[in-house]
Amino acid sequence: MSASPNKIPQLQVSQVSLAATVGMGVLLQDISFEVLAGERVAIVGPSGAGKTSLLRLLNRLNEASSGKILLENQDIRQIPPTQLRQQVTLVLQEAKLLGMTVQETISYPLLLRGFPTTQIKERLIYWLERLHIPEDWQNRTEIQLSAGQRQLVAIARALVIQPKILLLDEPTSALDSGRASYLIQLLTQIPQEFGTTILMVNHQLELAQQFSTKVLHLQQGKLVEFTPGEKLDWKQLRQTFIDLERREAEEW
Ligand SMILES: Nc1ncnc2c1ncn2[C@@H]1O[C@H](COP(=O)(O)OP(=O)(O)OP(=O)(O)O)[C@@H](O)[C@H]1O
Repeated sequence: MSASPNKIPQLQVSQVSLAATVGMGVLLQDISFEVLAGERVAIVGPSGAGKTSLLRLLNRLNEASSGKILLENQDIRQIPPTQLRQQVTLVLQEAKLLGMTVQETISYPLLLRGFPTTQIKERLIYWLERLHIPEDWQNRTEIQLSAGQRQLVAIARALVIQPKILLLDEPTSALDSGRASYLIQLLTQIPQEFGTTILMVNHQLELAQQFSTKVLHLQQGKLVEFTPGEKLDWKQLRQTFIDLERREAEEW
């Protein structure tokens, strides 16, 4: 999707910083970028770069120390967190099902919104199928699922309400390569089908490349670049990360 000069960005992040709450220092420093509706943004960077911290700011799990975040031109500090999180939904890496079965977990957000039972069932079946979640998982609880399976269920729980913006933290980290590749393929289609914008943190650069229309590259809390995926030198980026990891390993 290419940027149109007349289109107002759906998400505007302006000079946002986040101070550490434990110890000293800043986790994010002077970050600015804009995202259009329906874009697919891969957030990449070495461990500790601030990727998760950035996602947490976007749905107010943390508040920025300075700067401004606008959702459709409205400052997100003016939107009550529960209301914001229905529009900007975050799926954390360590997904929790809160003691519910898979079926209850995915249905719950729809129940809260007063959807009729038949529609809840329809949406449940639809997303189970789209995410290749077997029907026989429906009555399983958290401890009967692997980390990757829990993440898939948490993604279904987020998608069922069709949020404006879906924030995903390493959604493929606990999946085998077949499932990871299928999930990325699906996430690439969803913005076109539902208008959802997706921001996804991913360490696996080949998956980030396959997925993204834009790439947001963070290092040590700073924005290195925010650029269309096709303009990025992926080979160079891979090498940068390999070098950084090697240097870190030597320092340990
Ligand atoms: N509230 C906090 N106070 C102090 N330090 C924090 C706080 N939250 C996170 N950190 C530290 O800030 C750094 C950035 O964390 P963050 O989880 O955002 O990085 P990341 O890029 O997502 O890393 P990874 O790829 O390893 O998940 C890390 O070193 C983390 O330990």
